[in-house]
Amino acid sequence: MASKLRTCFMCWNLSGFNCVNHHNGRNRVVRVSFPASCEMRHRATFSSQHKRQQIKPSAEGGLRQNQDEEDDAAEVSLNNDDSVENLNDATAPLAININGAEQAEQLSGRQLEDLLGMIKNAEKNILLLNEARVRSLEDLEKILAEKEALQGEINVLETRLAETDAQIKVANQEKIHVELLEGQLEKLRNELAQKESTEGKYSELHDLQNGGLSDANPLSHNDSIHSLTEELNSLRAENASLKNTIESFKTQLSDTKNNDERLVALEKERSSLESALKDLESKLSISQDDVSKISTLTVEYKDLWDKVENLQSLLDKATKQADQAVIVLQQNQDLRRKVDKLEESLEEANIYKLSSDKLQKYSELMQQKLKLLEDRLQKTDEEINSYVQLYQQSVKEFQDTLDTLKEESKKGNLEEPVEDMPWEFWSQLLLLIDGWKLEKKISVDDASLLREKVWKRDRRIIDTYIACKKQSEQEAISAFLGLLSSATSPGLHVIHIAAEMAPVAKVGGLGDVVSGLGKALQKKGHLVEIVLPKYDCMQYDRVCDLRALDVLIDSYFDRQLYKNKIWVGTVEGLPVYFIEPHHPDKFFWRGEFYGERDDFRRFSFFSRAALEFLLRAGKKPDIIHCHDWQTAFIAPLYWEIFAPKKGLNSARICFTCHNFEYQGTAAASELESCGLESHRLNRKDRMQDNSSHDRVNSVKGGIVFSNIVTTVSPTYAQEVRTEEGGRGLHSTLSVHSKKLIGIINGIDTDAWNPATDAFLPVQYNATDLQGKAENKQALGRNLGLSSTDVRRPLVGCITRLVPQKGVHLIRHAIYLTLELGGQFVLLGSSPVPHIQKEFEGIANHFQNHDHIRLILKYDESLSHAIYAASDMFIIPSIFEPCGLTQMISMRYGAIPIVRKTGGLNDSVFDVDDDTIPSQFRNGFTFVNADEQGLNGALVRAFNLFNNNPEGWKQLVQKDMNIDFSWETSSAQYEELYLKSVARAKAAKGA
Ligand SMILES: Nc1ncnc2c1ncn2[C@@H]1O[C@H](COP(=O)(O)OP(=O)(O)O)[C@@H](O)[C@H]1O
Repeated sequence: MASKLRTCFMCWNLSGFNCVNHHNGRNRVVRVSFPASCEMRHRATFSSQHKRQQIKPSAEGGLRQNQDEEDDAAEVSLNNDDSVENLNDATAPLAININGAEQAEQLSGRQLEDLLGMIKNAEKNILLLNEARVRSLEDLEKILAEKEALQGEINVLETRLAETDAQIKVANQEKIHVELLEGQLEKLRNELAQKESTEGKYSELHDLQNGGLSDANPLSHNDSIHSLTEELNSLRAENASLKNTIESFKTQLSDTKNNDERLVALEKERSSLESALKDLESKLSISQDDVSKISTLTVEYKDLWDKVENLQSLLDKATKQADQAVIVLQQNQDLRRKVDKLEESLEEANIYKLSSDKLQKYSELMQQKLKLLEDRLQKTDEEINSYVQLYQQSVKEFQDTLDTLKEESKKGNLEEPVEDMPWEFWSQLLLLIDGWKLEKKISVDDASLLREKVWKRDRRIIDTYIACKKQSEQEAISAFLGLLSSATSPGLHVIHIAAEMAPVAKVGGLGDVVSGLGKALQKKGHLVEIVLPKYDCMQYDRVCDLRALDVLIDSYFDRQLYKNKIWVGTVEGLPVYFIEPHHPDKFFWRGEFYGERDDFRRFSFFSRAALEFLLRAGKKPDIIHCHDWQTAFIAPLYWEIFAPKKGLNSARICFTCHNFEYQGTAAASELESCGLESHRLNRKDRMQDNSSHDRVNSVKGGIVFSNIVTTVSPTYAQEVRTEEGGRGLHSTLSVHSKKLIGIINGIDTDAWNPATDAFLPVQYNATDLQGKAENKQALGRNLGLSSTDVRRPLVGCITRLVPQKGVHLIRHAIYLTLELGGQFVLLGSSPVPHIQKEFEGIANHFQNHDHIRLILKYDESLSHAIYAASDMFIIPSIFEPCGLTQMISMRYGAIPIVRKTGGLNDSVFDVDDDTIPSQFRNGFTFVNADEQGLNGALVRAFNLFNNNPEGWKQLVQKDMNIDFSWETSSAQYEELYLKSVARAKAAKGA
């Protein structure tokens, strides 16, 4: 399907795909306007990067963001350009010039007013924010005081409650006592009643016998009953009063509960006020940023204003002169009228001249008068001329100044490369031009000239893009072709052909290197492109504007041609070509990147198809850079087939082996599938595997056939030349040692930056480590670890679980960390079934453990959270070509504990090693790949952490400040490329 131009420059020709990340960090080009259909989408991103969040008090007294003013600001910028355009066009007659200048003045004035208004608004807003902040702080203080008072009350109530409890207990005991006494009393009453009935008869008898002295006993009984009744009554009264007390305590208790509830409500209110305060503070800082931006703008506009004022004064002068000229002109006209009248009179007089002497005299008089008047007229004319000349001179000066300004701005625009458009923009342009070329809408030569312009980030390209955004594709193509004039290459054209690229298709460090090195070379001014297989399991959401080209590329395999669909898109601002083979084996539809039984066929097919694509696309790269065994086939394919037989011969081949453990070997006959001749290549000095003579070795082919061979650290470059390190290729590497070099990898410091990392709950940096502690708490909460002791060190480990990584030492480190009182988090997964099973066992064992967690999967966002949360990071590798995790961990303030091997030896230096200058010491290292070795380093790390918190903090800050960017390493690659290209040129010339 033919591509169609759309009206939005970012969505142009990209039908059917979502626009992601179009307008990141640097698209400050306010001259770009968006079509209405896309305006919302782009302007949202646009304005989020140019936040002029003006917070204004709303009618309701709250604070609101002034979106209207933000939009106005964008409009002002657009109008400004228009006004400059009007001034530049000042070639029209006088009136138009004056209007143009007035317009310029009005517009610039309006802009300045707008700006001043904006500044004032921002200042007002800051004041308002500050006031709100002060008020919130006061409120907060009040609430805290109230809270303290309430707490005091609660304490009093609690003491009283305790007393009440005690009294209730006593009362209960008293009650039991009363009940007991009541029981006894009842008993006594019964006994008394019995005695009274039995003794009644006897008493009479007894009275009779004792002469009335028998009433002594009844009296004592009555006394005791009386006293008991009294005691009972007093107890009853006491009981009643106790009940009252209990009631009152109950009321107090419920009051206390109410207070508790109030306290909770107040707590909630306090926390909401705190979050509102935080919100306000962040808005305040945004406003302050905006104010500083606005003041820069103000300075720029003041400059412009000065120029406009200059022009204005020139114009004023000219206008005054013009006014004077007009007055003189009017006087002149009056005189002319008078002269005309006099002439008429003269004529009349002439008629009577002859008849009258008087008339004669009159006539002479008239003549004199006329002469006088003519002289005056002459003078006036001269005066007018001089005024007109002066005026013309002023206009010329005005015009010249405008021309110079116009010229200067044009020069500035054309000569400087445009720095303020996002990489996506340029990459999409490259892909657009490639699409035209592959779809045969433009010639190969024109395409490469246009691509060079894009490569140079030529402003005219943007102007053309904008100018023809509403035109048809054909018109746009013509406009673009119109741009072609002289074009010189500003740098190298480098094409990486690889099996991985972070973050879309990443298994390990290879993916990070392809994008990190690619971006660094792009920044240095080189044209960098990437060719990848189109895997079904890629992270498609990380590809920007993915689309299929309307073209199929034939590629040879198994003695026939297969079609390949070419997809294009940008990843991390780099242009990427994805190859989708139409092969019945569905090579890249396996749900996996590697580990398939036919990997040798899959990647030899891809290598061949990638070169077919470069050939068909007419690319003439300076360097083709292939990586690891999967694309090492490129080197023999290029020098055996494509350069000598097909004319794809502009390039030098660079091969980087990221790990000599994986060499890609197969029966020699399998080489035939991709067109390489096994009888030519299955030779000791070519691709024959050093340990099996009927097999070929892809990495060996890469070494033998490439112009440059690199590996990923200087120490590893030494190690691979030993029998053990080279995994059988040491002899080959010795033969080709002149082209072998070890360059340590960098890391992508934009993607790995704790100060901006969007995966982290809290961002932080070396000077503010509070955020790191918060990340540690957050990870602990997420993984369900105990958080009782925040000073417990957290040891992290993120790795592929393969023997190379020292899995037995990782396992040992888990138990040792537990013994030493730390916490351990492991993120990893294994392609080796028995290792995966073993770690699943450990993970299950510690499933709900307070201090250990194993997460056995690949998880990019969790990896960021672990780097940020860890205090220490363990890498006990048996061998490590470079390793990225030690650099990433240091950038996130997690101190590495590593075995001294390969790239770890080149990047981690022991804090206790006196042979290393102290400024380079940054971690803990051990030499022997055994438990004792690891113990020594881990115990030393725990000691420093526990016993010297200040020393530990300084180490963390030092590590976070180390520069692990690609800057230095990409410069080394650049130098290698340039030397190789120069040698090739010299050889051609000789
Ligand atoms: N399970 C995982 N989840 C997320 N990222 C991982 C995982 N395992 C490894 N990584 C990442 O892969 C990269 C490993 O690179 P490196 O240290 O060079 O080792 P290798 O390339 O040998 O795997 C790092 O970016 C690391 O964060």
